[in-house]
Amino acid sequence: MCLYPFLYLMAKVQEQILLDTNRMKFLLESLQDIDNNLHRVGGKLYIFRGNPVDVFHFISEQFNLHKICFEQDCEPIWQERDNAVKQFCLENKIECCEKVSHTLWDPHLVQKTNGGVPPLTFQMFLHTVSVIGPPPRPVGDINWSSVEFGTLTQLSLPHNLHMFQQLLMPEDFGIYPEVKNRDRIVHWIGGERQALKHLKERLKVEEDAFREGYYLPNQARPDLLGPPSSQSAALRFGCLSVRRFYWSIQDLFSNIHGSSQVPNHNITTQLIWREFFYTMSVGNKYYAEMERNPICLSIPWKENTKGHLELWEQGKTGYPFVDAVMRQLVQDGWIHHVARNAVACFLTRGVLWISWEAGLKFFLKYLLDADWSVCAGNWMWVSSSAFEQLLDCSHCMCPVNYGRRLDPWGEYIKRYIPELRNYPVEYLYEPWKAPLHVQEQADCIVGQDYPQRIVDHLKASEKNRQYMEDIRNQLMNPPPHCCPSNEKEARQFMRFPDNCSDH
Ligand SMILES: Cc1cc2nc3c(=O)[nH]c(=O)nc-3n(C[C@H](O)[C@H](O)[C@H](O)COP(=O)(O)OP(=O)(O)OC[C@H]3O[C@@H](n4cnc5c(N)ncnc54)[C@H](O)[C@@H]3O)c2cc1C
Repeated sequence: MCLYPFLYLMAKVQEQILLDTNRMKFLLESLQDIDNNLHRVGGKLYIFRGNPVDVFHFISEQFNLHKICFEQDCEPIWQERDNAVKQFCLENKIECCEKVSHTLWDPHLVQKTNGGVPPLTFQMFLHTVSVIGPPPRPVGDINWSSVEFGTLTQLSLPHNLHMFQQLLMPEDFGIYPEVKNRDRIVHWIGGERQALKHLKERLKVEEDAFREGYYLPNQARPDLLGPPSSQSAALRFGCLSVRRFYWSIQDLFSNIHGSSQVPNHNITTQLIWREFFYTMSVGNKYYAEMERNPICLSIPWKENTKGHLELWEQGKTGYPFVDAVMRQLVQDGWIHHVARNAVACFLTRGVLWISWEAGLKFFLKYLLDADWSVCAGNWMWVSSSAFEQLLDCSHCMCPVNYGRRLDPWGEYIKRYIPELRNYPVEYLYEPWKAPLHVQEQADCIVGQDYPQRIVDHLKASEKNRQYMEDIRNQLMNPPPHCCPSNEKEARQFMRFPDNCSDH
């Protein structure tokens, strides 16, 4: 077999999704890691920039190209790109091999099994995949001894293509650090080697939890300050196989608690949510929009006339927990699920009543793990656009109490908002309440060194609760939408403890 690993970066850098430096760096580190691994076995990664069909056309002119392999990208926004490559293969009698490996199950098969429509609730999804059966196990490592590499001689490229010869930087793609980007506090490093190292550490955490008698440790005990252990960016960029992650946890559980014939979905629920959102977006190119999206409720969100959206983006709302999260997002590129919930709720139905589409756009640019369908699905959920009584405003997150609960000593806030580092913890979550002498002592005057809060969250959330109730009453026949199956599921998703409401 002769193998030329080509990668068309263009695919991930389409104009509709802007990337910031952190995310691009993660992607480039991942490519560098592939190149390093290939070097060890006598190969090399070639990276071209250009329209994929032009790239393959050029390659097929240079070599006898007889097979193109790629991973299925089930999201509708990539269909046009992939269909063009498939058509090119057909016209040029090139074998085209598309594998499903980014998801546990083939989302198209899930829809087909569910009668040709997306399973609209998580329970329906679980039922459908149980009919299909457990996801395939990951394939083993490649036996490199059977691979024969070809050599690329000097190429003369057409003007519409570019081939990169060396280690790439975000600047090579016109992506520069933004002024507001301070030095990263948490360094996420892209690549399979790093992902496998994290997986080992993560499995240890899972094992400890299983032995102590609980599961979903990341959900049960959210850690905002610990070292990076999330797998989401690695999954997003294909550095870690989702099947390996899934089966490692399932096998670990079976080893500890005795083997079971069927996988226990409770211990890998989050991975199933990922599947659910991917499947929901199949065939719906308006999935990330409100108006044209058939599964999304049209909510009359407020126009951003007061500049609140920009203040939210810059971490200047005057609510320290919200601001710390937003600053971490821009600085590091990753925030914990509970933190995502907090800022998403604050922007939308919780406090500011601004459309989730604006929040999604910002997340897609800055999150390392940004996934079009997963991110949009979560935004619809949190904002109640996947309309559901259980997710109404009585379950909104209070930007004060929620922060106090998750960060009781204020270490997280102080890490990302240095202006507040001398604030006594008593006033840290609502600094506007601190008497002037406390503010002076802490060297941070509210309204001068740290912003005044932009709204009164209690008044705003009360108004929003009323808006939401009115909308619910008007909608006698809500459209089909992704929604929780019951209250327990909603609480698990939002990671609320069983008996808690923040307001
Ligand atoms: C508004 C909002 C936007 C989000 N955008 C994204 C996104 O673009 N990409 C993304 O991967 N996750 C997104 N999430 C889901 C979740 O926050 C992250 O997957 C999670 O924080 C990753 O951390 P972890 O790897 O430690 O998660 P764990 O709890 O360890 O979960 C393991 C894996 O399951 C998947 N997962 C976990 N929670 C969810 C969820 N709610 N929905 C779908 N998949 C999930 C992720 O791939 C994750 O790596 C979003 C959540 C919210 C509330």
